[in-house]
Amino acid sequence: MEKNKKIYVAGHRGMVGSAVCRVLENEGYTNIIGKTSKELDLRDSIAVKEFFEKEKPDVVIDAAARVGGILANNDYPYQFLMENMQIQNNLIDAALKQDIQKFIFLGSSCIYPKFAPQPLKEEYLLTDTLEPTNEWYAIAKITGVKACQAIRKQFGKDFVSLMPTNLYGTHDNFDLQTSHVLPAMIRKFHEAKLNGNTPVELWGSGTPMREFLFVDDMAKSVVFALENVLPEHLYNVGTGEDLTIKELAETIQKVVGHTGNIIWDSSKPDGTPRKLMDISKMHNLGWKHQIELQEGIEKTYAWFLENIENFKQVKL
Ligand SMILES: NC(=O)C1=CN([C@@H]2O[C@H](COP(=O)(O)OP(=O)(O)OC[C@H]3O[C@@H](n4cnc5c(N)ncnc54)[C@H](OP(=O)(O)O)[C@@H]3O)[C@@H](O)[C@H]2O)C=CC1
Ligand SMILES: C[C@H]1O[C@H](OP(=O)(O)OP(=O)(O)OC[C@H]2O[C@@H](n3cnc4c(=O)[nH]c(N)nc43)[C@H](O)[C@@H]2O)[C@@H](O)[C@@H](O)C1=O
Repeated sequence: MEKNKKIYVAGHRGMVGSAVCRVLENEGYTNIIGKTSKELDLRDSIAVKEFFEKEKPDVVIDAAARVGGILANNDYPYQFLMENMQIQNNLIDAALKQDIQKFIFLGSSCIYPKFAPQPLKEEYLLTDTLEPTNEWYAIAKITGVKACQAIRKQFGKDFVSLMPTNLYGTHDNFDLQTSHVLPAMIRKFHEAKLNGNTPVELWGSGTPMREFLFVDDMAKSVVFALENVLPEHLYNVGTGEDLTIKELAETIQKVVGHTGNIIWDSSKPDGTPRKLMDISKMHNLGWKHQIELQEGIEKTYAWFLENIENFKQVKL
């Protein structure tokens, strides 16, 4: 990919979008564009069409979405279904009509069935029912994957979908109602430590297993997909290793230095019991993560401390 190609990163201020911009800049790309949701509401099909006609990007990276943890997904099903479909439909359709050759769509590991065999292979898509806490978001993401696959099949364009495992890192969302588990734990343990090591309340049973990928590694997989023509339409992206939520809590507790108790609130949902990604397809092509969980948590906690006055808190 020539370094002066115009690359539109949708969601360029988000956790993933901002990391993608940083990696692109480090790699020498000179023509990266982005708009905030206030400047361009991607749910507005006319505004998106006009933006594409004016800007004529060469490449689109879709890192814009309504994103949240287990509770936000469960409590706001309409927003997670409808906003995500609107955003991705408008981007994908405008990209097709503007004859854009390369489009990278980001989905999520929750597209796979709740009780699929582990590790999750790409071909398990649509083989069984979804996890109820996030089926709305998952269905939206599945329609995005299928739209990109349909464009490849019908028009022969390089529209590809990457399915990230649970992500975390700098610029994460630290709102305790809407965030994912890892940033929530960092904030909860930190605040409890400052309050004299008071007990920390976590959700569910602690037994579900999750796989975590640091956002810089995710961004590098996006740039890898940009710079290579991937032969298939769908690729899992992760580390290939998971741990229980209880083990995650103990790891974060040590990094933060909290010495109080942990209480498990069983009124909150566990979600899917396990969703470990099979990442052999990406490995065979040459991409592999570089940052292990311990290092990634330390980097994220350091970033949280540096940004303690104004870290992001997404409200719904
Ligand atoms: N975080 C995770 O654990 C995972 C994320 N993913 C996927 O990765 C992608 C990026 O997620 P992540 O970076 O974590 O999410 P963030 O919430 O950090 O960023 C999402 C971005 O989307 C933009 N956006 C949301 N709604 C609109 C809208 N109506 N119009 C324009 N822009 C909008 C926001 O822009 P603005 O800031 O300007 O409002 C925001 O910057 C998403 O597709 C997500 O589904 C997949 C698996 C796991
Ligand atoms: C990326 C993925 O993220 C979402 O799925 P999820 O993995 O279930 O999300 P999560 O990170 O919020 O929780 C992981 C586990 O952790 C437990 N847990 C404990 N204590 C806290 C806690 O304090 N906050 C949160 N959020 N979870 C907690 C929680 O009960 C659950 O068992 C999808 O909706 C969807 O958006 C998606 O694709």
